[in-house]
Amino acid sequence: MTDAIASNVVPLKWEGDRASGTLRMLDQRRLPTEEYWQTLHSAEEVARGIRDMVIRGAPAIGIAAAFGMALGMRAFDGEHTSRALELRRLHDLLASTRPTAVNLFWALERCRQVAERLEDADNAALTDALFDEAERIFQDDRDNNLRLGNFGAALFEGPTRILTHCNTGALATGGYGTALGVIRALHAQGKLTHVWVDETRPYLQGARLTAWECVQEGIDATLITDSMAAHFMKLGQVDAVIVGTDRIARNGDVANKIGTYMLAVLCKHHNIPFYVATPLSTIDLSTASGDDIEIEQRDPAEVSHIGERQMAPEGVGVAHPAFDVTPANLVTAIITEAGVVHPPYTRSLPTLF
Ligand SMILES: CSC[C@H]1O[C@H](OP(=O)(O)O)[C@H](O)[C@@H]1O
Repeated sequence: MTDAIASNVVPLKWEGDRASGTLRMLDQRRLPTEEYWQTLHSAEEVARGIRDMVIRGAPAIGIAAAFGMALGMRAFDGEHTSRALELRRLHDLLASTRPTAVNLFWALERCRQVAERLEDADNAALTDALFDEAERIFQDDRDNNLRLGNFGAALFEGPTRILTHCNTGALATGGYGTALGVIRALHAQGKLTHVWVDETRPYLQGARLTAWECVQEGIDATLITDSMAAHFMKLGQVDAVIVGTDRIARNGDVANKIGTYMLAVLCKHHNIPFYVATPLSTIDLSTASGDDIEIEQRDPAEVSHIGERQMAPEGVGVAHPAFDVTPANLVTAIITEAGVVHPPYTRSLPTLF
């Protein structure tokens, strides 16, 4: 039995009371043809859901990890190990799932600080506080996206045609979205003419998820292959590119889905603005530059196969970096819930906090 999804899409939800309730995750691997909600009972199941991309998108991953910490603490009985060692185990279990999106580590640090503040509280009180923190991270992200959406929409005077990459919508966040949040705001304000949706090989977040969100919301969108972006820019049919991010370094370098750097170079060539939409939680001032961001290498089968269908011969080498880094000098502006900043980012990013 699958639940009907309300128009205000979210990637996960808590069901029941905190003592026995469960986390429900929309299995994004099955979209757009099947809306199936997984039921998760433990930190281990949450970790698997993140690693297997049942849930994906930097903010959504952070929210899921925070609920994973709360579920893990709920299960802790103190019989076989100390609370401190169990909290460290849970942290490391969830932190090992995916390396690039800083929100995962940002959310786990928020949970660590809760546990530190409640060092002398009993397990039940700590569990409750971790659930509070997970719900706060969830709601804050949604609220932030509404604000950043409006800041982004204000960059555009009239009707505009946006090209976007991957999925940065409600499915990747606590709701509403980052780059797709700006697109939603433009749509709501009557300033959106059209959206070009990059399919985003190999995982097809654009074709499967962004296109699905646009259809759900009645946003006029055209699905294109990643290799078509240059063609439509050359025809003068793209007014701006807006993408999300998984980590922005202190100098403004942007780690995002593979193929983003290619778009930024194309924008430079065609003199098209290249915007990055992000919550502050994805800006990592502790990382100096893009050179210091670990790029996740995923299973080659995600490239050599489409679903179960093998598209490449056995024996051929396969590369699968899941992200790339766009240098700050190709980024026109960074849109956040605290406002829009422009280069030099080493100076402008710290003003947001
Ligand atoms: C709003 S963050 C979305 C961000 O996450 C995606 O990566 P993945 O689908 O592998 O989790 C992609 O980089 C998006 O820009």
